[in-house]
Amino acid sequence: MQQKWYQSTEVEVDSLGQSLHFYMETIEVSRLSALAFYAAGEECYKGERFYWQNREKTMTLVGLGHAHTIQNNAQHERFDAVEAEWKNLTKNCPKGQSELQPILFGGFTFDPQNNVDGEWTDFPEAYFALATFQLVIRDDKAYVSIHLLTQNHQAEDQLEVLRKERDHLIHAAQVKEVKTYTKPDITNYFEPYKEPYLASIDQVTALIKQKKADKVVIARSLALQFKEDVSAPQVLSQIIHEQPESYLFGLEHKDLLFFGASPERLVKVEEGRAFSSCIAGSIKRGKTAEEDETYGQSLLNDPKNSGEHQYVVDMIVDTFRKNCVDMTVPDRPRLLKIRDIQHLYTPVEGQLNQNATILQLTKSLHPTPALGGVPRKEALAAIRKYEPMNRGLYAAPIGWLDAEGNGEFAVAIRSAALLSDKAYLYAGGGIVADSEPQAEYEETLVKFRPMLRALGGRLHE
Ligand SMILES: C=C(O[C@@H]1C=C(C(=O)O)C=C[C@H]1O)C(=O)O
Ligand SMILES: [Mg+2]
Repeated sequence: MQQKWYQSTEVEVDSLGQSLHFYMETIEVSRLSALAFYAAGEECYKGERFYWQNREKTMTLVGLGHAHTIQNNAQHERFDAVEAEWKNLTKNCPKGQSELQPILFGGFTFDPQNNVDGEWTDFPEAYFALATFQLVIRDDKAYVSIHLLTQNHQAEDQLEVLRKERDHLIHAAQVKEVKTYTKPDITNYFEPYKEPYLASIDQVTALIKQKKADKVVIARSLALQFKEDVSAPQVLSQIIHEQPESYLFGLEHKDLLFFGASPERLVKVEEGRAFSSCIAGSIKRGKTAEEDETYGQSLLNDPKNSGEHQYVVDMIVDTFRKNCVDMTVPDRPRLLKIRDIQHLYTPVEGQLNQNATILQLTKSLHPTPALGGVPRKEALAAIRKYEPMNRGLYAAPIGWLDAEGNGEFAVAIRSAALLSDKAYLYAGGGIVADSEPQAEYEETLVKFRPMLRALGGRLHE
């Protein structure tokens, strides 16, 4: 195996009164498919894996096994608690080259106050992992790191076992690279809350007309039953091939895989510069270039969709003003076209203030009016009242951060939870005073499409 040593470090960590040793070792690997590496962990690391690729496809991340997890069920403190624990764990880590950094990957659920039982019952409100085996692919270079946290200050034997396992995983990935996956077979398809959903749109528009809120994002789910168990690599391979313009993510927790292909950035921090995106307002793609252009123009000129969009811009710009200097925001939205849908899109960026961090920004931004509403408190109360489900990680922040404060979180829309032979897909839309139930219902059908296609289904295409 062609590999180049990069770095091997041992640092002391004080965790919950315990003194730990944090061992990190990184090698550069010549050629590796991220999905094949993920799939190589099928037997030993199922339930403890993650996959991430940014929209630009300049960074791919895979984690196999848990060297350490940071999780909690706190209502208000969950962002701060994750931040404090990660800072403590990494405070002695050497700074420098980004591909050598230990990475924390995970997500915060949409609403820790939601206690509706279902597929998310077991899932922590904040769930993050430092992988035992971390693959980072940047600029076509692949790096595999081993992470080990132990009380043992002579961990050479443990490390040797992990090195053998790492080499085995890399080898398996290089051999398996050509594998192709079939789509799952769906045996049953149902929309559990179609009628309550349609009714809720009328109830929410009534609320908005009474000036009790300006905008509320209402979502619903679609349930699928498969002929047999569906594997994580099987569905990830579909979205990798079908959704190249989106963030791609997969996060496993026990028997659940949450995965998706989202166009929406919540926040990215790179060397002190922060980026976000306002994405709200939607229309389908046209069947011809002319029809697509006509739809796009009508979206740009539509007052209902512009209203939905502006709430998001106002809130994100306001949050950036409090945390950044030197901001840039275009005056008018442009179109963001992805395979099934086009959106109104306004990018926002700025220079982060000294004390602002990616997790503090995530905490302030979530949920933006693209997924919650305006005012936030009233919108969340309406969601709790009218949505009979638990969103779990749907519409919530998912992503990574390193030890130096860089990182990126996407908004986990166009997503689904897979549990063995069942899947739940999620989609919603921004409800404003002039929303109509049937049109909103159809907008959710379009938003279900990416996950439905990946899972072997079709909807009015
Ligand atoms: C809520 C979703 O998407 C959000 C709502 C949109 C809208 O209502 O126009 C558009 C993009 C997203 O901000 C979803 O995809 O489930
Ligand atoms: Mg909409």
